[in-house]
Amino acid sequence: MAVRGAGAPSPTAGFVPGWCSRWPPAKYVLRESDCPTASVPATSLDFPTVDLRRLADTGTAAEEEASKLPSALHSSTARRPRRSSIPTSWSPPPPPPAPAGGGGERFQFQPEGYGVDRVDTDEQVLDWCDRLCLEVSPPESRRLRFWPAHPPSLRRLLDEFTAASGDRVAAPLLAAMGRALEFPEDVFSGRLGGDRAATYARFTYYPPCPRPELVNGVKPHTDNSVLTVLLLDPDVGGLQLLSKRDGGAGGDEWVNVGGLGHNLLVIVGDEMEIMSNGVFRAPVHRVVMSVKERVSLVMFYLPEPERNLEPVEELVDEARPAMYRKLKADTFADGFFDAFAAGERAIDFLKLRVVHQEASASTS
Ligand SMILES: O=C(O)CCC(=O)C(=O)O
Ligand SMILES: [Fe+2]
Repeated sequence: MAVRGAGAPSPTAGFVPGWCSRWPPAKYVLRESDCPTASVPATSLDFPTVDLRRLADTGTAAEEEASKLPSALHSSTARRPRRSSIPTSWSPPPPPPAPAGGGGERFQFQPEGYGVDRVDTDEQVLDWCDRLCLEVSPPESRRLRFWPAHPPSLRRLLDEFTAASGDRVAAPLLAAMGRALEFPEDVFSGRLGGDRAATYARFTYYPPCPRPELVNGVKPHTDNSVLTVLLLDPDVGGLQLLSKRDGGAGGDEWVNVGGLGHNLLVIVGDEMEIMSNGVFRAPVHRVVMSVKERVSLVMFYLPEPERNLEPVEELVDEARPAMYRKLKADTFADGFFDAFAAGERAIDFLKLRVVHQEASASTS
């Protein structure tokens, strides 16, 4: 049944010393080919660190910081179509299959509160984590029944962190990304719905795992966000990005994200990939487990749910046609959960990519 956490054991609940030290519960055990160790051994990636105070400055200091942005956002290659092309026809994707065990009716997935993965099928392999997800902005959208009463300082601290991360990290970065493309700085932020734009906070607890090589902390995915701001455990690594080896010539490889200390990591989400018409790409990432426990706090910045999500017109012209189709942000969010449960990228699951044929080929 597609209700958050229904029928799904949680790794914390299942972690019984003695019993679990022999084997993780079968619901979490990956097929051999999907085990993190079955992929190329992960190397580490050096991240450029952007100083947000300098970025918010004027003049050369800000320009120097802004020049680090594309690589800092894992999108060093702006892959724009080079020749004039025309879109092929598109039929809307079929509705996703009804969840297993349901009577055919669709469930509205509620991402907030404590829980684990949404479970759609008996075969679905679960991620080795427990989460607490809360919509923190806009304030009138907060569903306080999901906010834990303990510790009592949580609400104040989350308020402070929400304000700081939004005003001092996400907003200046969005502005700098607009400027980096030589557009007005509100080219992206101006389309998110102003005060109605949504922010979700997700706390994830990864319990220690007796056989970390057999499970995913979080399966490979891209984020349902414009930008994601991550506060990671400074002592326990595990986050990996899928990166192009040798500038794309050598295929993909998993690289470790490490050495951030108390710096925040910012990554681009699917919605920025769509809005920027593929100039900024959402990186595929995952969390691999270790025998140590780990925590993270991740802030997802999204448009107002009623907004249309589409490439901004400044980045679309005949030489660079729209690479993604328009849809409402909340339709994308619903599709995202369907895609996540199926282990697919929402952009592909929802068939949002426009396949362009070269104009020269079609006119010859
Ligand atoms: O915990 C982490 O390091 C990353 C979690 C993540 O990718 C997510 O919540 O989308
Ligand atoms: Fe993520």
